[in-house]
Amino acid sequence: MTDTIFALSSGALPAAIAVVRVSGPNAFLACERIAGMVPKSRQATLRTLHDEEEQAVDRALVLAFAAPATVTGEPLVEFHCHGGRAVVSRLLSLLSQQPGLRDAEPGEFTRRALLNGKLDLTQAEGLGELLAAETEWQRRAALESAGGALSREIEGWRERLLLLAAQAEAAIDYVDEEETALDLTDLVQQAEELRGEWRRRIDAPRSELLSEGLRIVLAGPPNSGKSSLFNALIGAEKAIVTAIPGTTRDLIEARWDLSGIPTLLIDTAGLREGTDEVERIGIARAEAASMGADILLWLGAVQDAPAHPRTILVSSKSDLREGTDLSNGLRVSAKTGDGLDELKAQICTLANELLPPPNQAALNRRQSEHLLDAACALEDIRNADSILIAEALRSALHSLDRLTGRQSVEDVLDALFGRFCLGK
Ligand SMILES: Nc1nc2c(ncn2[C@@H]2O[C@H](COP(=O)(O)OP(=O)(O)OP(=O)(O)O)[C@@H](O)[C@H]2O)c(=O)[nH]1
Repeated sequence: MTDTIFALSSGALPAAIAVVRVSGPNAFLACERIAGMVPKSRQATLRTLHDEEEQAVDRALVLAFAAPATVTGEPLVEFHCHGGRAVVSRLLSLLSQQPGLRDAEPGEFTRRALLNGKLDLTQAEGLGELLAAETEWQRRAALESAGGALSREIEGWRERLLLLAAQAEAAIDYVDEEETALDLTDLVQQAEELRGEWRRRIDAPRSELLSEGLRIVLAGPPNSGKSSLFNALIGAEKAIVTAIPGTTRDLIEARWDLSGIPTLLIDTAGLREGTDEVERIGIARAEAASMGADILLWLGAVQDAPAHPRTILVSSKSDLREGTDLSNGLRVSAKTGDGLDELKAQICTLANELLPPPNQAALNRRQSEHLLDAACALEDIRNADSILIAEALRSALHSLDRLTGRQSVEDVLDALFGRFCLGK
């Protein structure tokens, strides 16, 4: 029989309320032994929880959900108890003594939901992203995936593919019967339309851009004010600022929530002919970071700006009369804050072009790879016979099923749920 699992599903203790969830075949039995009864399904009921010697443990709201209409698809009980450490620890230890019960592993409730068909893999991945979301943009995009937007889109593709596969199989039967072969032109055209849709989806920005954050790199000559601007943008004195050229020697990174857009702001060593080995390594890293940037903020002379498609030219230290030798850059002062809002607005404009739209569930790397497999399977069907076409369609279907987890993907599940928190 499946184990019954339990865990604290709410946040850090102490808290006003703690929610302990129990899921599995013995959940109701455990509830009866601890709360004296199992409340009516979905009706919050105030009960005194007891230990095995009838000593009161806490007064708690108890909720029972009958299977299969539960998040995990199994009988589920929730104890909403007081969020004191001793209360929760006593309740968890009581649960561990109940027959067939054990501590849940990270993500195990969601894993069971997946195995019981309550959600598919793309929704589970969306849920993982939702739990990790730190900015507004991440939250909205993750909610789309978790809510099943991607699943519905894939289900639509799958239905179209199934229809085409059925037509291709029917065409094979005609061949068997040595009758006139069916005209497959229309079928091939529809399959190619599908492939075109997938290609566009594969080429669209990936969800990792959101989870990892856009890489915004500050680069320029020594003393141009990169570290000062870095500190001013993140609102903290993280990078060392001095009047000595060459102060910053290595990359300095900070997560920066820019009006809901997740970014990774990177300060770099000033670019010049390095004077010692450490500085030369720092400069090489700065150059590599500039090339790998999603957006580059260049604080040097216009003519020295690296060839990067999304560069914002910044004319720093605008408060100083002499300013810098730039004529075209956006005038910004880290000291007075002058121009910072305009700079943020310009970064937001570029970021909007790069990031997946917040109301669309973007594909992650794993999902893109499976969709690419599906698209590749339909690559050469234009002049193929019905048997090859049917085979290609089956193969594409298989890739879509791996995408949503219909096909067993144990390796993916272990990697995914290992990242979840306990009690989810
Ligand atoms: N007045 C004024 N001084 C600034 C401004 N930004 C930076 N400075 C000064 O310029 C000097 C260099 O600033 P940093 O921010 O360390 O410059 P950097 O480009 O990071 O320098 P390196 O680490 O050498 O690459 C410091 O003395 C800062 O106080 C500004 O907006 N206004």
